[in-house]
Amino acid sequence: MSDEAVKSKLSPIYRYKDLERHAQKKLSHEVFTYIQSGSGHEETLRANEEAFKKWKLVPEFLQDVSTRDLSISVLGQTYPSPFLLAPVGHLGAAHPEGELAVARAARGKQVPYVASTVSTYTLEEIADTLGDTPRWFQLYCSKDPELTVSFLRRAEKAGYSAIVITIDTPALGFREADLTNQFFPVREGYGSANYFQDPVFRNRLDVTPEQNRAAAIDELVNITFQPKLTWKDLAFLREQTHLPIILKGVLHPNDAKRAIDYGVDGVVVSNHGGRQLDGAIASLDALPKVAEAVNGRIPILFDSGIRRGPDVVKAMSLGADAVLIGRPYVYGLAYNGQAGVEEVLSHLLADIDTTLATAGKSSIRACQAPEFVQHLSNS
Ligand SMILES: Cc1cc2nc3c(=O)[nH]c(=O)nc-3n(C[C@H](O)[C@H](O)[C@H](O)COP(=O)(O)O)c2cc1C
Ligand SMILES: CCCCCCC(=O)C(=O)O
Repeated sequence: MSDEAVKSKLSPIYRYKDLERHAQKKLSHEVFTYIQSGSGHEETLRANEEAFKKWKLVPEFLQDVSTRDLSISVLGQTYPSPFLLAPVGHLGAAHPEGELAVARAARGKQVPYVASTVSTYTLEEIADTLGDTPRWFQLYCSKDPELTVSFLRRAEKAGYSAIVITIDTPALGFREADLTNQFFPVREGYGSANYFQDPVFRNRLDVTPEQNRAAAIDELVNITFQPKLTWKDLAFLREQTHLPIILKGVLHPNDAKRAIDYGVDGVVVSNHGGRQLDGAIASLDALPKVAEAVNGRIPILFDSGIRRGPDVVKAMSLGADAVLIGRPYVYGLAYNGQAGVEEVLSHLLADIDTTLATAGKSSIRACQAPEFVQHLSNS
């Protein structure tokens, strides 16, 4: 039987746990663990999903829900899907076609894609594959400001329409599972493309990455995170690009207020899927106070723990204008490449659509109402 025939015989996967299990079967122990795990004791990883169970939707019926609109508006753009694909690095570890397979799936469904700095393919290759699909670029501000500016210029040239600066990584989280496995994907060759192709990065090296790959990776690891980064550097970055800047990793309402003071265009309420500060507040629990602090002045995006349609709707009703998903699409990729990602996206879109119908809402925007959710402690 041909590969295509085998693929077409796979039964559809609806449950997140099944998706995770199928992905696990396809991956080495180290790669699966890298994707699935969180930092430390994984308190925050677990809290992210638990938080959704503490909020209950309160539907109102006898509304006309015969047509339902899933589109959202963020930063002056209308997107057909209320979720975006979160930046996830090293996707070549999950599937040989990595980010390109994800980009093809995103293009088919017109789901916006946020490309990671540490992608396996270059930001230009991802952009070419995405065609006219909306795309944002996630930036790790490195220790070398010239390299950071070079990434910005390349992203602008490749048609990315926003820059997502991840602020929750002054250092990589203490990831006990990866440390135990001694697994670091960039050392396996999965997240270096943007660096190795970059003239500024190449200039920092004594010999080219082609001549001494190990030394080039050491340099990448050494400079990727900048623990000295402060709000003042943000003012510099603001001057460097005309693109909207979105800060990813906001959990404290004070950071949301500072973001606005520094001219930032949006925030992502996120704890990096429980991979950074273990013991950090669940993303969903942080959302209401951030929304109160922002008070509609800039868009709020949300991620960490979204697994199904009602999760999307709960986050939107607590103040998000859009959400991002991480692990679900990565498992789809691992399990069945582009088709696996397409399957995950189709099922999530269908679940959101059904959630609207069964909640008496004709649009996702109508879900942005605090009275639509109730915390268990108030019931
Ligand atoms: C394997 C993996 C790699 C990630 N790489 C990045 C990255 O390169 N940049 C970034 O800002 N966030 C990264 N994240 C975090 C995601 O953008 C997102 O915040 C998180 O996955 C959301 O949680 P969820 O997986 O529960 O949906 C990564 C997450 C995973 C699972
Ligand atoms: C030096 C490269 C580190 C990449 C970290 C990618 C990431 O954010 C993750 O959560 O994993």
